[in-house]
Amino acid sequence: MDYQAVLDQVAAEVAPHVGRGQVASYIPALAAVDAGRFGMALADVDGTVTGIGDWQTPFSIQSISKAFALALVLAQDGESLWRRVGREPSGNPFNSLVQLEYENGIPRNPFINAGALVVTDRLQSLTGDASTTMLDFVRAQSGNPEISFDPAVASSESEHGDRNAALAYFMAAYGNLDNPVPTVLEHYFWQCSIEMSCRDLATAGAFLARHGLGADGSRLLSAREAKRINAVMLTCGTYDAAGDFAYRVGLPGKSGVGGGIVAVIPGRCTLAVWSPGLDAHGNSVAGVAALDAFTTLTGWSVF
Ligand SMILES: NC(=O)CC[C@H](N)C(=O)O
Repeated sequence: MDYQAVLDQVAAEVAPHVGRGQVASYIPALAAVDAGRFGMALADVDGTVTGIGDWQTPFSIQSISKAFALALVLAQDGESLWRRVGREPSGNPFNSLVQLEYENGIPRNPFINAGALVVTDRLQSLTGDASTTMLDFVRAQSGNPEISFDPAVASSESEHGDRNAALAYFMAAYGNLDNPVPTVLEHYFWQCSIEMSCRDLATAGAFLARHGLGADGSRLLSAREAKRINAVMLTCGTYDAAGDFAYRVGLPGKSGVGGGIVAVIPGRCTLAVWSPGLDAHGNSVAGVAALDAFTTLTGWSVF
């Protein structure tokens, strides 16, 4: 397949959607980003990367970090993680508190904020430095040692992090965090602040298309674990819009409020798209449109 020609066509189809939606403003440092940006990259399982638009511009990965955190914990812990976090869609916004009380402090899934805080807590217990572990991981998988945290975004999140703090303290009250709440929050905010381009994200996420094999051919996850992460991405990766994302795109995907989305076509490639204008659920308007156009043009969805 001529990837460049396909991506060019996707960009042409998506152009009217670029700039639509709202840039996330509840984290003030994110509000300064230009809504008119658009980039997309495709990393083939053989390592070839193709891109269009702003595909080499770093942006805040935000909740896309939740997919890397889950992979890092599952690789070490296996199934025992699921005693502390579920794997069902929540049907609620990503930062919602309501289910936690009547579900005894066990978050619905690892891709809403509450669930990701539990995963970060576990990663912190396993490694002693959850956020640096993630940074090292994405640098190694993407082959880009320049990837770094954005301290301005991390501190902006921390200053406006009352909601995440509420989630974390509430789960701590149920005994579902092992580390002190401030430690868990700090590593969570730093993970979310990692800046990566579409090129970096597509290559760093390629192990999910390679059934768990890392960039150097070593095994990061069993094929079964990779299958499971992709399944949870399909059902929960775009929060309370996961049903609509499956309907339109038909791929496992993980979004972030920085406007990025990573989507996986198992056995073929990983896609990363970025455009900062978000819909009401916190997913990139042009990003979802681009992935919809891509799977429609290629016929490459899991359905
Ligand atoms: N959906 C997201 O990308 C949310 C991540 C963001 N850092 C938060 O905790 O609110």
